[in-house]
Amino acid sequence: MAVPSGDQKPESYYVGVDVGTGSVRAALVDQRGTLVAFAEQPINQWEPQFNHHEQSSEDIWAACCVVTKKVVQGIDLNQIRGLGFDATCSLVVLDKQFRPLPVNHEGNSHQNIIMWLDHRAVSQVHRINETKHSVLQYVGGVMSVEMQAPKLLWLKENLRETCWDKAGHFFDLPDFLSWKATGVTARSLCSLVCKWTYLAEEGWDDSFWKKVGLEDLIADNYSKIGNQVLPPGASLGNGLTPEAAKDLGLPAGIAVAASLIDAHAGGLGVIGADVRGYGLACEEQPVTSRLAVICGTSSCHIGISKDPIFVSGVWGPYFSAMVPGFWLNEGGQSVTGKLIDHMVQGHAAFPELQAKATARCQSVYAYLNSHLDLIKKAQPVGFLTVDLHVWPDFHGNRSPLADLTLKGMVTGLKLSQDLDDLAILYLATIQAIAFGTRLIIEAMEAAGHSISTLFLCGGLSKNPLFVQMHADITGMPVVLSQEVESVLVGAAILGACASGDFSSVQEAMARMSKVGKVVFPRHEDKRYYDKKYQVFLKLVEHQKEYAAIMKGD
Ligand SMILES: Nc1ncnc2c1ncn2[C@@H]1O[C@H](COP(=O)(O)OP(=O)(O)O)[C@@H](O)[C@H]1O
Ligand SMILES: O=C(CO)[C@H](O)[C@H](O)COP(=O)(O)O
Repeated sequence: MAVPSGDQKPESYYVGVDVGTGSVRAALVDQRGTLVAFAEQPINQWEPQFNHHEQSSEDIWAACCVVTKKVVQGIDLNQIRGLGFDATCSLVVLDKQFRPLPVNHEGNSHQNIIMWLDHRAVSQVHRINETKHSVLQYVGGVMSVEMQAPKLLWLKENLRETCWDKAGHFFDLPDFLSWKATGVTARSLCSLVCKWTYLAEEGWDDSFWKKVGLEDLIADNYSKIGNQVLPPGASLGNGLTPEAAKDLGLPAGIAVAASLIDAHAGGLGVIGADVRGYGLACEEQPVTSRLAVICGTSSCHIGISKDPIFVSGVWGPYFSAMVPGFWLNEGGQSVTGKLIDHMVQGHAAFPELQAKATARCQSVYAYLNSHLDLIKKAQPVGFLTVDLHVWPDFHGNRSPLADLTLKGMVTGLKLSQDLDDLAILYLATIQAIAFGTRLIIEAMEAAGHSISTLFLCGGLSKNPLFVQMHADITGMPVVLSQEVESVLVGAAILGACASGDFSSVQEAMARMSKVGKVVFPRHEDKRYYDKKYQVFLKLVEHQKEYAAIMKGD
């Protein structure tokens, strides 16, 4: 591996660690943003009750150690210059001695993380929103149940003795990881601004915490939730501690960066690429014309702007939370990859699909895509769903309707349960997710964004059908990065910035993110998708009517 010859300067590497919902990934990345090594390890999730989702910070750290050790095997450790973490925005709870505390009635302290998709704090978020406090204008006007304040209030109201009174530290998962690596409790501006109501310029607002009944967090200058805040990519303390270095198999003292939420790392990994030569409109436009869409368990739609843009139902505007000096808005769909998996795995023909995909050594998605190609005959594949329509909010609507009471809908069901039926339902689900993206883009544009190009990454961007449907349904070209694991490139960019090898995040982005492929929309299918979009909008309108009927006398 990478042995320099003669007086050639040895290559510098950065390690990126990405903690997603379902697994932890690590990569060894060079200065050009190329992944030299990659490793992945699944992580546990518990659902002790419906809508309660928990994880373990000890499990997650152990998985970080396994994958990091794997990616640096056989390399000269002196070439590693920096380490960056990103993670889902889940809430980690530790006591005053930094030991895990239970976030459940069972008192199981191993499960000390309330995951981002946990919807236990519905009553709490409702009361928080009723305050109409001014900080709410910076989260799209309505706080999401997936943010941290409602979860903290739930812990205070439900687990006072076993958790709340004993708690010494509440971390966003990305900040827990940087603390574990360095011993520094400083929080990233990204996590605090995006999920905790911290404002980049004004800091914490005491009146918010008092109004929502969490005034105890103000004590000791907010020591439990963070009183030192650093921009993503800033170098933390004295770098990697000897203990963490041993755990991770890295040299002690290497630079460790202030972290990012996973979606924002994806944004950093894709949005700055040089697009010259691909015939894209955004080549002549500012970077603000690019929308990063990070599609994993959930999808996040990140657009940046020079000035703050207030988009109702779309999170933000957040200042400097991803690219320094820029505001950002983040639209999202709470379940996308998880919804596709739910639809596919819950279908009667799933065992047959699994058997056939395994026999061909294919993923179930690749098998379904080729099956759709077979049954579509001469028509475009998307036309197979002319009478099958899906509303995708099986876990509520994050953006732009910001309504967690919304549910999923399917119309056009038949008595068949065969593989054709499963494949077409899978296609309709993918299309519904793409229509959701179109709705988010329209809301962002109506508020002042001007978007011309999508930059997709995350697990779902490996699915060519998902990518083509996003292009066709939004009418915009989709850029895919050279590195499929662009979220890890984002994490490595953080490590590179912390090492001092680049003078700014912008410089690292421009050098390390690269275009791989561009997928253009099939404009000839536009009329069909416009009609399906009309049906899509009717579905939610009708759902609201049904709810109103049932509420009436
Ligand atoms: N090879 C693949 N082809 C198509 N879809 C995939 C593939 N791998 C993963 N996915 C989809 O991506 C989702 C997971 O994406 P990922 O980015 O790994 O999630 P997370 O970061 O939330 O753990 C899965 O739910 C699945 O639907
Ligand atoms: O809220 C989010 C970002 O702000 C993400 O949805 C959350 O972090 C989960 O990410 P993923 O779907 O990649 O696991």
